[in-house]
Amino acid sequence: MNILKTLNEILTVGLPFEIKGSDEIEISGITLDSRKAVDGFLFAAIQGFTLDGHQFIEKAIESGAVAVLCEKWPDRIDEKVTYIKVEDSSEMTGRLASAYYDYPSNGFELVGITGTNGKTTVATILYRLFTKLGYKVGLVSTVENIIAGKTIPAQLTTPDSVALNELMWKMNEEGCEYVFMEVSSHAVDQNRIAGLNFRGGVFTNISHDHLDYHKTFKAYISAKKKFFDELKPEAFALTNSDDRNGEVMIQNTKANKRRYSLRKIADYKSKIMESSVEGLQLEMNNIDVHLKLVGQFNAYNATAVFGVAMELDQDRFKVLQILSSLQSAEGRFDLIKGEKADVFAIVDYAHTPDALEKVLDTIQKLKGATTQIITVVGCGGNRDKSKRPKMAKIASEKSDRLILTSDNPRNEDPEDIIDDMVPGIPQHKTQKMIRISERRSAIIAGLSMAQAGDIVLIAGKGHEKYQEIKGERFPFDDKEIVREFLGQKR
Ligand SMILES: CC(=O)N[C@H]1[C@@H](OP(=O)(O)OP(=O)(O)OC[C@H]2O[C@@H](n3ccc(=O)[nH]c3=O)[C@H](O)[C@@H]2O)O[C@H](CO)[C@@H](O)[C@@H]1O[C@H](C)C(=O)N[C@@H](C)C(=O)N[C@H](CCC(=O)O)C(=O)O
Ligand SMILES: Nc1ncnc2c1ncn2[C@@H]1O[C@H](COP(=O)(O)OP(=O)(O)OP(=O)(O)O)[C@@H](O)[C@H]1O
Ligand SMILES: N[C@H](CCC[C@H](N)C(=O)O)C(=O)O
Ligand SMILES: [Mg+2]
Repeated sequence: MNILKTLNEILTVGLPFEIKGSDEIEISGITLDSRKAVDGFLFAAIQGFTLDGHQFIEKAIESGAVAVLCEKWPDRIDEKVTYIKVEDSSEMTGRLASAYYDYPSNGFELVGITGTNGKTTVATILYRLFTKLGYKVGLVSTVENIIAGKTIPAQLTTPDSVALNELMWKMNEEGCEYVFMEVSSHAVDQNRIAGLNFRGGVFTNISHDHLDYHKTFKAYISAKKKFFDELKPEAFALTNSDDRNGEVMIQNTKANKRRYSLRKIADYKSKIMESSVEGLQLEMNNIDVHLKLVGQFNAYNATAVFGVAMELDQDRFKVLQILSSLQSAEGRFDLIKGEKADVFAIVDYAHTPDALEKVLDTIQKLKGATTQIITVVGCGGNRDKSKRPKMAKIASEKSDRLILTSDNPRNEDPEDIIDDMVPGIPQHKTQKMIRISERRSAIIAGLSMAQAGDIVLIAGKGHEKYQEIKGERFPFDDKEIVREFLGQKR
């Protein structure tokens, strides 16, 4: 694909700018990384988290960039290059990327899902539901990006604005009618979604995570709220009104406010009639529905999905009929039981205190009287350290045995990460805990400890097929290890 556009064709995005050089030059691509700049590209210099993109302007030009977007004029001006100066280059990059790719989000109904937990689950179920309703659908998620059935591996939950608009351009080319995407707080903060045209937004919940990045819980809330503040009046803003911050999220939105709940009067209201390891029996807006999804948190996720489908004018009976046949996303309460083995393993992506609590509460409610819960969990390296003791506390209080291990250590020493977790464990629970930093050994130890009927929760990595150690991703799959072990036992 080689789209050619002149600068003046795409500079019409309504943001003020100053220009040095001709706006009639043609560009053949946009990048915010000088290492990806090639002949004919526009290089957007962005002040990042660790580096300042402005220091790579020369490098980008050497690689062939013909235009530069910046927030300050560089010391050396190259006569052959056009420079565009703006106040916020990351926001302008989003807008220019949208214009360059022909405003792809205008071509379909785009719904964004934000919240600490549940984004992947809600977006994935919406993707599957709308596909079964007969539409061509796109998905942008942590696990994978999908264009009408074709999967493209995902690197981030929400890609950068250029990658995102390119992905959406392809979705348009494939004729997608609906696109469901996760909107991470990082994405809002870094303007990765600037310029996108959302038909609606969903808020699932907010709890402790990413404080390494946002610093305070208030700043984390503000990042999520900004997504709703910027929705257009014709859009819908669907919030979880049982969440303490559910109303705050939609307080200043111009969009149509909608609410879902399990406890309060709401536009979309569910009541749990029965809950088991097989699924949920719900009354959703007074209609009975059986779901294959497990646990109260999935009653919330399913109600959000129902709400979105109704806002998008789908037939409620068809929606509920299909919803009742759908499984959760990969690595979300993924139950594995060997054919003859009598031990249950649950692989789950719980990597926040709230998710771990919800998953363990669900397991506690579903377990038999003599069932022991054995939890294997670690915390990611180079990520929010303050969640480490909290996760250890919850795991120790809600499990019978606890194995502390590694998640993705990244550039940290796995033993140091476990050291940060341990202080969260109350004194009287410490004898139930052991430390095995090598994750494979920890999983096998957990499964070996289990007696007939016990449940082993393996938390934190869910669908991930790698373990990231010192900048390298080594193949690693929690589910595969469990399957191998349960197979051996048979
Ligand atoms: C903390 C964070 O979000 N970092 C993102 C951010 O990087 P950064 O600000 O550190 O970039 P930087 O290294 O300071 O560089 C500044 C600028 O100079 C450019 N540069 C840099 C070097 C060079 O040689 N040439 C060059 O042009 C960079 O491309 C960048 O534009 O901007 C980069 C470009 O868009 C992202 O790739 C990068 O994501 C990193 C890889 C990451 O791990 N992000 C995670 C934390 C993340 O975004 N997670 C969220 C939420 C997950 C969830 O809860 O679901 C997600 O959406 O995935
Ligand atoms: N509605 C919910 N409320 C609380 N916990 C949830 C909810 N839905 C899922 N979870 C838990 O959180 C974990 C992550 O769920 P999911 O992947 O859907 O969230 P996410 O918001 O996409 O996470 P991430 O930001 O890391 O991509 C699940 O494995 C489950 O343990
Ligand atoms: N999107 C989340 C994923 C965390 C997954 C967990 N396995 C870890 O590595 O900490 C993040 O980047 O913080
Ligand atoms: Mg996700």
